Amino acid sequence: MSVAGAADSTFDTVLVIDFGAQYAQLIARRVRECHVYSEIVPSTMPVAEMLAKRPKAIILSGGPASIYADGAPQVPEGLFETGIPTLGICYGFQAMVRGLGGSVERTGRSEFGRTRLDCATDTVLFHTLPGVQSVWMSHGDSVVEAPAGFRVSGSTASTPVAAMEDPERALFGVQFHPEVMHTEHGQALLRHFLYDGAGCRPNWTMVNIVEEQVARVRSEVGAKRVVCALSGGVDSAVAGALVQRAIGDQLTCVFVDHGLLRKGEAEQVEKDFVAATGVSLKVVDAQDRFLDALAGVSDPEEKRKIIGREFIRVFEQAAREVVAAGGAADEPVEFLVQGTLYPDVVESGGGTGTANIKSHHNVGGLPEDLRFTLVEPLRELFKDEVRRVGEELGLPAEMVWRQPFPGPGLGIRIIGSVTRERLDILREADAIARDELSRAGLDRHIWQCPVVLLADVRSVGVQGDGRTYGHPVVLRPVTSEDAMTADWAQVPYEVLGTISNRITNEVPEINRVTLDVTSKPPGTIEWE
Ligand SMILES: Nc1ncnc2c1ncn2[C@@H]1O[C@H](COP(=O)(O)OP(=O)(O)OP(=O)(O)O)[C@@H](O)[C@H]1O
Ligand SMILES: O=c1[nH]c(=O)c2[nH+]cn([C@@H]3O[C@H](COP(=O)(O)O)[C@@H](O)[C@H]3O)c2[nH]1
Ligand SMILES: NC(=O)CC[C@H](N)C(=O)O
Ligand SMILES: [Mg+2]
Repeated sequence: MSVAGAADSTFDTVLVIDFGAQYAQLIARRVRECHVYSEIVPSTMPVAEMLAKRPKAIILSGGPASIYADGAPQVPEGLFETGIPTLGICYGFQAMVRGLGGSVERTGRSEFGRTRLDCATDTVLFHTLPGVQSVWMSHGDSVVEAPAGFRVSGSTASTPVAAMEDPERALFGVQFHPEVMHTEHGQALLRHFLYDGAGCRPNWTMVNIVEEQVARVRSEVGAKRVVCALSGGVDSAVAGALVQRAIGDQLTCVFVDHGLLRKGEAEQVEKDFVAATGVSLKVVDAQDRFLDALAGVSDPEEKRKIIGREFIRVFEQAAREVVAAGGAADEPVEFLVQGTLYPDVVESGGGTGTANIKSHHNVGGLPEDLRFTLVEPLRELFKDEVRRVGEELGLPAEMVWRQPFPGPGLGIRIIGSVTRERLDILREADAIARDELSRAGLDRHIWQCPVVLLADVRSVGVQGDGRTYGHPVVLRPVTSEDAMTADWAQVPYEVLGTISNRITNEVPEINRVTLDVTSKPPGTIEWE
């Protein structure tokens, strides 16, 4: 999100200074949940540039380095002299301590995961909260001495200085991670810092995101034509609706039927999205193209790269047709809208120093010769935030609350190479699982339930007194808040029983149904 204009507007800005954290985006998102605008900046940004953004408060993130190591990132020169209220988290806490004359050491007493914190409740950060609480830790270094002027306000069995504050200077620090869901009172602590410690006003909402992005798209695109990659999923529906609000009929949406879709999907997009928005939609049948390109390929990353590339080739062709339809003298379409979200970016290795887990087709799977300028108004948001933006834009609830379905579709749910026959088998099994989960009223409880076909595995069965040698499928129902982490969903046994029965009865090639009971981490949601 751009912060252009934020300095003059009526909402406050909080800068999250990123030291290479796993959770920098999560911190920014938690701040937004407190209705305060937040933006991430690298720790190498000079203080003058930060000041130009007129931050009302600053949060120093965690990070993988040891603060006393050679070359470890430090707090930008002069930051503490600005008088801006600041909260240090984990590495950021250690950096604050070191920058102000306290000391940090490797004490040999690491803490990872759930930890008991004893805290003083007559403090800014912990007032109204219990004096003993459960917090999430992840550190090897510890503060052994707080800088002069600070009151130590929290400790654990292994870390005597686990929280500190100096309300006079509006400086605060915690060793644990208030931004993660597992820290019991993390969100309350952030609120206390923002409202009480830093005087931020809780007046920033999804309306601001919509207004800001609409203005940004307008100024970026001008009077030019734009195509939007529309899947019928939540993210592209919201991105498309947002861009439509900005530029109206300069927009054409393109839906690609790549042959990797679920049952009924193509029809649904044509019907629902056009009805809700009145947008102009182009449907491209590209089944042969994708299936030919995928023939014989079983490596997941290779599949993803092929799918990412073919998507773009289809959008290029569609864009040429849009131009041709508008008159031969028209210039080529420069902009492509995608419903990319932050988790797509971070898993593709696009965060600051983060690992590539899998190349999402719309980020890491894009071809190198991409000529479109991407317009991705949701790129820094998480799914549940996008849903709220969708509601704000007036999209129907069924659309906003749909379960996610990955762009590479059933192609990454066939373990082995992708063929038409295998797709047909999986499509049937998937439709049954979806049908029964909906019937059981579990759609909102479950984040999504991939059905995975183990196409290169066969097992022996007995059906109708005869031997079968069929394929297993795996049910992977998960619960999640934002797809960054997930847990296996505890679907009632009766529902699982019905799904298993129906799949083995109705899909002749499948003679075994199994259940995946792995959280993320260590598993990811999709198998490839
Ligand atoms: N079949 C498709 N046709 C056109 N664009 C697609 C298609 N599938 C995916 N995309 C593009 O890729 C982006 C990423 O896909 P992704 O599945 O993450 O998002 P989504 O489908 O919009 O939402 P959801 O996560 O709810 O499924 C989409 O937002 C869309 O821009
Ligand atoms: O559009 C997409 N393109 C992709 O390449 C892709 N890979 C995974 N997903 C979806 O992202 C979420 C997290 O999935 P994983 O735990 O498998 O990484 C889950 O919701 C997945 O369905 C994708 N969506
Ligand atoms: N999560 C963090 O920020 C860790 C900080 C530092 N690398 C430590 O181990 O203590
Ligand atoms: Mg999708």
